Formats: sequence, C-alpha cells, structure tokens
Amino acid sequence: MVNIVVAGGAGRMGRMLIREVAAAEGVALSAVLVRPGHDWVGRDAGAAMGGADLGVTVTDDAVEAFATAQAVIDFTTPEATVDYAGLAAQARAVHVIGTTGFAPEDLQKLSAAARHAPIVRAGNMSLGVNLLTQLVRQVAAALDEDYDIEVVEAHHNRKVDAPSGTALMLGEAAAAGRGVALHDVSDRGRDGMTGARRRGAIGFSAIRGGDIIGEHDVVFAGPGERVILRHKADDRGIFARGAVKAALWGQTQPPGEYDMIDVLGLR
Ligand SMILES: NC(=O)C1=CN([C@@H]2O[C@H](COP(=O)(O)OP(=O)(O)OC[C@H]3O[C@@H](n4cnc5c(N)ncnc54)[C@H](OP(=O)(O)O)[C@@H]3O)[C@@H](O)[C@H]2O)C=CC1
Ligand SMILES: O=C(O)C1=N[C@H](C(=O)O)C[C@H](O)C1
Repeated sequence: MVNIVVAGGAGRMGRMLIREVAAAEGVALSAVLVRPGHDWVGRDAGAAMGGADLGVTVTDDAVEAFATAQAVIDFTTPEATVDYAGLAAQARAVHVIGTTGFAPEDLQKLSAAARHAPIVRAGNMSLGVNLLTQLVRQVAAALDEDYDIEVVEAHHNRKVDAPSGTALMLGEAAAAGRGVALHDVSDRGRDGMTGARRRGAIGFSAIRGGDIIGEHDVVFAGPGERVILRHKADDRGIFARGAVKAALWGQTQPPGEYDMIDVLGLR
C-alpha cells in the first residue's frame, strides 16, 4: 500500500484528489495538508469537505505528514510546491507536482530536490492532453512556417497564471516539432500596434471566465485552411487520476525529474 499525502487539500484539485485517492486501489490517503492556519486543520478531511468521515485528520505540519508517506500529490502554488519539494526529498517520497506558474528559479530548486527522490511534474496530468502533445509535435513537424501556430486556452475565473501550464506544454511540443526553442519564437503579449505577425512565431492567448475547467486549441492557420487540435476537460477527475497513476509509477523510479509522458509510456 502506497501512503499518499494530498497537499492543498482544500483547493479545487485538492478536494478532487482526496476523493480519488480515498477510492483508488493500492493507495491509502495518509494525510491531507493545507495552508498553515487554515480552518480545516484538526478536522476530518471527509467532514471538512461536507461528506462522511474518512478517518484522516487535516494537518498543516508537512514534516510530520511526509514522514510516513511514500508519495506527495501537490496541486498548490509555486511557493508552497518549492518548499514541499525540499521536504519530500528529505523524506525520500515521490513528489507529484501538478502546480503551474513556476518561475525559472523555482524550476532550478525543483531540479535540486529531484537529486534525492523522484519528481513527476506536468502542467496537465490527463491522458488526453499528454497524447495531444505528441500529435501537436507531429503536425508541427509536418507543416512548414506557412502554417501559423496559435495556442488558445480557456479557464475559470479563479485561475491565477497565464498561459496555462497546458498551453506551455503544447507550445513546447509545437516548437519541438519545428526544431526550434519555444523561448525564441513565443509571442505572448499582443496589445496595441503589434505589427504584422512574425513568421514562425508560436502565439498564446487566454480566455478567463465562469467555471471552465480547461480547454485548449492548437491552431495551425495556413493558406486557405486551418488544422485545429483540441482538448476539453469536462471533469477534474482526469487530472487527479493521472496524479495517482504518477504516484504509483514513481515508486519504482530512481531520483530524477519525470513527466506524464514517462508515466504513460508515450515517449
Ligand atoms: N497539472 C494538472 O493536471 C493541473 C494543474 N492544476 C494546477 O494546480 C494548481 C491548483 O489549482 P486549483 O486546485 O484550481 O487551485 P486552488 O486555489 O483551488 O487550490 C490551491 C490550494 O493550495 C492551497 N495552498 C496554498 N499554499 C499552501 C501551502 N503552503 N500548503 C498547503 N496548501 C496550500 C490553497 O489554500 P488557500 O486558498 O487557503 O491559500 C488552495 O486551497 C494551479 O497551479 C493549477 O494551475 C490544476 C488542475 C490540473
Ligand atoms: O488551473 C487550472 O484549473 C488548470 N490548470 C492546468 C494548467 O495550467 O494548464 C491544467 C488544467 O488546464 C486546469
């Protein structure tokens, strides 16, 4: 049995993860970790969510929670995730990171932690999006720069980062297909007199509204035609189930940095 801590348990993804981990086979929900001082601390996790007791008390003590865990599933904030990466590494627990919006210096800290225990990180943990990245790479390799690539994403009005982690994954895949580095061709800030579109650019745009779970289009707009590859998330369970799969997969891996392409065997 793999003991899993859900970090960020009171969040949208955290609540979904508590349900999925509690229901999944081969894993046990060993702790639910929330922001220090959160009003869920000390309560049963199931009752805190308005359901039946799960027999797991919510805590804000990460060191104690990680001490008996084999995996930490973390959908929180970049700041919290960087802190938890150090603690998970000390506990030699697999750290499954769904959090998005990292700065380059955060990613360096995650790489340092991954020298001691496996980290699985992906901006999207669903099977569908990870498969889509492979398709995007293939289409980008097949179509030349006469086809302008645009990544369009839509999310709920509480999302704090843009472009989404998924949009960046899709942009990276398109750039890899074209044999270029995304940071050399990325166009993220159109406003005002932008001038004509730069040939070879990969553009990003973001819609924020309502309760949209997550929608991503990769548009290849060419002369007289458009190819559009699309993913729509209808249920956050797809991300949570991917994260549980990653926690189990990571148990047999040496320390290092991995993603869902590794977990799903899609590379
Ligand atoms: N990779 C993937 O497949 C997916 C990734 N995500 C990403 O996951 C992240 C979370 O998304 P979502 O659940 O919608 O966001 P929420 O804001 O609903 O949840 C984040 C939770 O983390 C909590 N938190 C903040 N700091 C800490 C801390 N130090 N310790 C423990 N908990 C903490 C917040 O608490 P409080 O509000 O009290 O501060 C909040 O409850 C985002 O970065 C999002 O982009 C989302 C879906 C899928
Ligand atoms: O914040 C969200 O909600 C989501 N975040 C991830 C992202 O940034 O791509 C994954 C999913 O789209 C939902």
